[in-house]
Amino acid sequence: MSDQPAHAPYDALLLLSFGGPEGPDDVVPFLENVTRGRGIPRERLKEVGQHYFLFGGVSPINDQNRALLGALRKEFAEHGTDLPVYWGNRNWAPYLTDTLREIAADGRRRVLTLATSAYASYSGCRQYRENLADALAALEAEGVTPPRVDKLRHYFNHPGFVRPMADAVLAALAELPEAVREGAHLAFTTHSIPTAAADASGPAEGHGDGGAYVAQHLDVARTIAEAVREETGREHPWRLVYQSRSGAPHIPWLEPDICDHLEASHAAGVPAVVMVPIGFVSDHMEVKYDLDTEAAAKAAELGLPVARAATVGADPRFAAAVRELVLERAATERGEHPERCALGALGPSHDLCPVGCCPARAPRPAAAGADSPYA
Ligand SMILES: CC1=C(CCC(=O)O)c2cc3nc(cc4[nH]c(cc5[nH]c(cc1n2)c(C)c5CCC(=O)O)c(CCC(=O)O)c4C)C(CCC(=O)O)=C3C
Ligand SMILES: [Fe+2]
Repeated sequence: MSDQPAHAPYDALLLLSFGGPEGPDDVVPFLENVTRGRGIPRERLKEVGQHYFLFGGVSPINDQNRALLGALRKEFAEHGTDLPVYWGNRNWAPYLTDTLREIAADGRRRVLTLATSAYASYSGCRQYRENLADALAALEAEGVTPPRVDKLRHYFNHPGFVRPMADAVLAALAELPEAVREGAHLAFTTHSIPTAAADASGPAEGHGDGGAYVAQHLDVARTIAEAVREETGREHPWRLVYQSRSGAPHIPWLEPDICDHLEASHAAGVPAVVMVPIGFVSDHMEVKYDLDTEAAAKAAELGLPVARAATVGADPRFAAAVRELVLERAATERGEHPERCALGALGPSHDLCPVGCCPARAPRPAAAGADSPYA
């Protein structure tokens, strides 16, 4: 027996998230950070700014990350996992570069990253890896020796992510008026992305149109729908739909949009719909505005009863899953062959994104993958 902790060789966990404004004065600079060099139409930016102002200029995402940090620290403490948890964002304070500088100053050398995005795709994976590479380069430019950084595998199909979502669907069904509950359909929603980005999301081989991004969401949706059927004894017809489209109108993005889907469902005589935001780890702005405000208004206009399932957020089962994933990856890095838990048909995702996984149009260095310029 060695006296290494179960999380060795890692000495830090980094919660890496999107970031969001914390007051009205933050909204415009935040949107500038998000959209730098991305060619998003001005009109769309004004509109998204309004979504934030409607909520006092405060994104819910930061408090949700604070809650998740708390849940992770509690989970680690309860199991004697003596691994410090840090938090850094891509687009707002605490900024990733500042957090990595602090990690280095604390003498941490081997960092495992938990990104608040559970699926493959450029926006959901490689872009986070590019931001890690940028932050590591910034530290090197300051003369700081950066720590080595890895990233946890995609956790969309981990039971600690799927089971809380299935329970959330059951809770949402229970919110519907009894007369329409049995006939309710499930609309699993995720962020729309350009179809080209979906097709290339990877590794794309072995998946049909929509690449790994769509395949992973379909797999989770099927698993959750099946868990709900087992619990209720009823088949609730389901479909994967999309939300929060941006970008220029002539570029194709994944469809149908949730609002169009609600309209079509109503026209087809569907009595009620449960919206299930499987694409999001917590109830952030896309959920609060695009579903709870916009789609809910559309449903009210149609007279279609809807309910919205909660996201995983800081559920203790998700925190436990993160601890499990950390210990799993640590064991793998030590050359062991741990059990790798996954539900559904796709099996556990890769630990290391292969070369060229989820490519961007303009290639840039990305850390924590097989094509990382960092060891
Ligand atoms: C796949 C995906 C996720 C899920 C994975 C993940 O969680 O990372 C996600 C999350 C988020 N997206 C967020 C906010 C925004 N996303 C934007 C723009 C875009 N998102 C895209 C994709 C995704 N986005 C894409 C393809 C664009 C177009 C431009 C580009 O290619 O970059 C814009 C610009 C305005 C607009 O175009 O809407 C904003 C403000 C917030 C914060 C919310 C809050 O404050 O609570 C979160 C968590
Ligand atoms: Fe986004």
